[in-house]
Amino acid sequence: MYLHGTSEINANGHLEIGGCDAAELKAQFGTPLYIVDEHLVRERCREYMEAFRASGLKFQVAFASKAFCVMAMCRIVDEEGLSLDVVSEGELYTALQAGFPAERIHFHGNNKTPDEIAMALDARIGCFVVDNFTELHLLNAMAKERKQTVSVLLRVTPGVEAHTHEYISTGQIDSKFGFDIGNGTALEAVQAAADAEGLELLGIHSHIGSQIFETEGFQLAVERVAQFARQVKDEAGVAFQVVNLGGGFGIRYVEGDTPLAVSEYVRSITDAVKSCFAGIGNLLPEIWVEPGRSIIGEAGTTLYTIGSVKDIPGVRKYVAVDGGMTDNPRPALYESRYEAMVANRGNEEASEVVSIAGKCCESGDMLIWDVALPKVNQGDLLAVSCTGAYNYSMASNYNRIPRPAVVFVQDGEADIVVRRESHRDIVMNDCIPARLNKQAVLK
Ligand SMILES: Cc1ncc(COP(=O)(O)O)c(C=O)c1O
Ligand SMILES: N[C@@H](CCCC[NH3+])C(=O)O
Repeated sequence: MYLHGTSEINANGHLEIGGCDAAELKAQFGTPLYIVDEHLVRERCREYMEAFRASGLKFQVAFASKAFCVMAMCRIVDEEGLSLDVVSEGELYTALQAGFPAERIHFHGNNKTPDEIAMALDARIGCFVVDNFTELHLLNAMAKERKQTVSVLLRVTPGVEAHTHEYISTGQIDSKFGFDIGNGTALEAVQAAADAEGLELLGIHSHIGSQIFETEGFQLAVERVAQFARQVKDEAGVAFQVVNLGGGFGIRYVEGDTPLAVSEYVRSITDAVKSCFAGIGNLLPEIWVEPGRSIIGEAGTTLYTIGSVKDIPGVRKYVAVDGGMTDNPRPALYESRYEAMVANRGNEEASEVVSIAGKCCESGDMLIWDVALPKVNQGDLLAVSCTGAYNYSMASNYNRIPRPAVVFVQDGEADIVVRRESHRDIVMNDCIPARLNKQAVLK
């Protein structure tokens, strides 16, 4: 397993992250356990901020909280000076509860409900990223009723197909998100937003997909957006102050993944902006981005305890852990690949190829197909790397399995940031209607 950030094998042959021994973390917090390397998270935040500062452009880097939305993360993001992208009332609530400054919150989503909009208007968040005409009219009406003027970006689909899994690719024309540039809908939306009394149109937003390694897609998106900005200037007399290019910067999950350094992604975008926007009213827009995975993904490791082992001679050896698709649905959803190691025997050579199964009642509940490990026994610890993004945030209670705890580790200290869910937490919202309390009498 590739060791990201502060991860290393210590003198006991154990995986250690942020100076904390995996076996001790298990003893203290139990498994499955999400472990977050706080130092690495902060380092990634700083890489983004420094790369943008170096460009000389005005900018905002908003952490896409969908990747990992808990209050402690909102605090770190705030401390590092980033903004925050939320896509629901729940994410907005989490951010506000954490004391995140409302003016640096950007609200996304293709179906914001009136309640969600009201909550965000009450909080006076920084900006709405308007996704469609229904929202545009609803937001304008609600803002006018409250005598508020709301800053908005319009989300457009630039018609760029990112090279990634089709479920996480969003910039193509056939998408549920955004106004299409190609068929004229985006221009119509600009005119509608410019005419709307309750709205102040800051600019546009484009997001082409996720887990992208090449810079070409981003550069192409900048070109399309700049062409559109020119058209808008000429035909509607509107100049964009802000261009938000979304997130999507890839990370290294497994060998063969070839992400670029954060500074390279940023440079390719800022260079493209400088050259494509030159000449459009002499106005370089402010550039915003929304990285999620690339800030938190590599910083997360999930620690499991190995339980049953089923060897089918000549076919496959299944090694089951005490979690699975409930804490990491990505392999089942996107065929995502992960690396793993036996965390309590880090110096031992791999001696066999096994497949890691979860404990759900579902054949598709597999975490890793074919991984080389030393021979494992019941009670050994398995660490799966790169689980910081879209794991905790996409976890479920399938089979009524409680969600694991989350700890932040740094300089030998481990702090709980999400308590382990209990069975009681899960049944707490169940209700038994009074009629079911009576003995059923079968006639
Ligand atoms: C609009 C938008 N912004 C930002 C992100 C974050 O993407 P990533 O986690 O790949 O950086 C996403 C998710 O793909 C998104 O849909
Ligand atoms: N949830 C996806 C990516 C996020 C898509 C958001 N637009 C993943 O786990 O890879």
